[in-house]
Amino acid sequence: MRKPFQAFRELMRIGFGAAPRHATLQFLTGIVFEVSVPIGGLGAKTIVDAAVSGDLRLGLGAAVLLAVTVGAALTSVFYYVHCLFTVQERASAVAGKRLMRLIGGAEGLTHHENPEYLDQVQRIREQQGQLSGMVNATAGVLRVGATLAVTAVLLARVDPLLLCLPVLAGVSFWLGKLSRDLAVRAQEATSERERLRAHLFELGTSTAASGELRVYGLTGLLGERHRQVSGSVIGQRNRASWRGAVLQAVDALVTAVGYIAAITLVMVLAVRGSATAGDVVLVLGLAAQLSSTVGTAVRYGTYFLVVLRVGGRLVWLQEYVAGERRSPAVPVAVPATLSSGIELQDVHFGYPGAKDGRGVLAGVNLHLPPGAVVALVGDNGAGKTTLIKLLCGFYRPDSGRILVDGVDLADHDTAQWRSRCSAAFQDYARLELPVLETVGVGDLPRIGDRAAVGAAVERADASGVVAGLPQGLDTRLGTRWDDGVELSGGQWQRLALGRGLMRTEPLIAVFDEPTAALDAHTENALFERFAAAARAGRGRSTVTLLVSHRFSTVGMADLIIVLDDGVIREQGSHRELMSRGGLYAELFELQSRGYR
Ligand SMILES: Nc1ncnc2c1ncn2[C@@H]1O[C@H](COP(=O)(O)OP(=O)(O)OP(=O)(O)O)[C@@H](O)[C@H]1O
Repeated sequence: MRKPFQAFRELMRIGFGAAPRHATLQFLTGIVFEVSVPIGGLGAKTIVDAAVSGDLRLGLGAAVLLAVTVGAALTSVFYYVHCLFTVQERASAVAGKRLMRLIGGAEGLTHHENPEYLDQVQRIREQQGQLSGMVNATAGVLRVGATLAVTAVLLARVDPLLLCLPVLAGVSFWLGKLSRDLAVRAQEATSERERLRAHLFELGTSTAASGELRVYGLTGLLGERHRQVSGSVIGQRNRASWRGAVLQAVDALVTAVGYIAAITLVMVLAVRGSATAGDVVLVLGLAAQLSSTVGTAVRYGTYFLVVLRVGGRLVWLQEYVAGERRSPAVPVAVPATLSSGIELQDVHFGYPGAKDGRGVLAGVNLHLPPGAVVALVGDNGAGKTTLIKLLCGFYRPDSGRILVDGVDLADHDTAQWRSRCSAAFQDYARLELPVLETVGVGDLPRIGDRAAVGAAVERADASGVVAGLPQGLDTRLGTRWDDGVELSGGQWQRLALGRGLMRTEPLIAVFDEPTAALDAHTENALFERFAAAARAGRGRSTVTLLVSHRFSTVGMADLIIVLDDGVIREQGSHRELMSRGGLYAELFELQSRGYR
């Protein structure tokens, strides 16, 4: 019970917080608009009775009441619609911002291995539009409730037996709900296949895959799979629609029987003199209106439940992210510079969702001296990127410790630690912003600082890329924008590298194959520059970590770590490792033979 209430409160807060005046007005105008229908019926009844009894004053008074009611209904419906759109738009912006903050705001990356998290996020993304709908759903339910209450009172005044009509309306509501539930269940049961269908369509029409589609002749295969999946989705949804149609037919029958019975009853009462002609008009109007009110009630009732369910996911996500926060309540301040460096003590780590339960790092002991240029080498899957992710605080070791100047990394505030890291990854993000910001986000306080961005671009050897763009640093990237420009893979990577070089005084600078799209020569020259800059700035004590598969690049590092299947096999300088004649020397020889 707590969860649905929390979800309701959270979504109402979003709606009322985003547009308080409009949300309040939506509630009020909705009720005025809806209740005006039975009140109008009362006006019509009074006019008829006045006409029959020859009471002109009463008739005119009722006519004025009717006119005022119609006027109020027309005015309120206008404001209702205006408020509805305003609340939805503003609440949607607030909910979108909240979602972005929640999904991007978890401290680590552990949640990406949690299937429940992934499932909830996938669904909440699909139903994001509903997060702004709670004010509308609640206003709808309330106004329909108010109409039903007024209608019941008016009917009971004619004859209590007529209260059977609202009861039949309840049956009709239930049948309508069953029919809608069938449709919703079919939607949910086919949602994964629907995603597959969308994916197949996207694959078959996307520019990115067009080359491979043609070379491998995949268009026919994808088209056939798309047809099969579509057939199965449409088939299941159609079957649900047919069953729903049968329920709706039963519903129509029940409504018709109720309507006829009510009219017969009021006619009998009128003939016997216990009801007036106005009562007959009133019951005719109210009974006819009831089925449409019930239809509205079913729609809003179902909508309310759907929105509540999405709200439940939002609450789940909020609690998950809050529970994920791992920084200590009273964190130790991150040092301004490193004096003893970074030390890994018997670090073990396995990804939380790993199917085989295998660890990736198995007892890593390592000392990264301040100011050192350190290279990480090893086969694919050896654990290099994993080690870097641990150093950036994306994951915590399962056991063992990472010490920064003797203080456990877990005792620092994660955000503060990250503000002293800089990183460039092979899987860089293509941020489709003006170049100034694409690079500048690497150091948010200086995002618009042209001199700082220019210097980072220069350090990444990307000045040529920027010079070739029509508006230099102000060029917008990405062809989906009017004046946007597309870059090559290598050009994107150079800008990402520039981003990683924005922070000038990090404690740790990580370069995880950020130059894989560049040729070996260019990579070598770039890393030489980074190493020279790092050495020149030894006073700043930054630990520079490079990951590369190219031994020609790795050789100039002060310390080379050879990782193999999650353990450190060797470490030392290029000369030391070569003279040892171990794994490094063997791999180096193999690669240089390839170049001969
Ligand atoms: N997010 C993840 N979830 C589960 N397992 C993962 C995840 N990322 C990596 N792994 C596994 O961890 C192991 C080490 O991966 P890692 O990316 O650290 O290797 P690497 O040395 O950087 O490899 P490469 O040279 O190919 O980049 C691999 O077996 C990989 O399958």
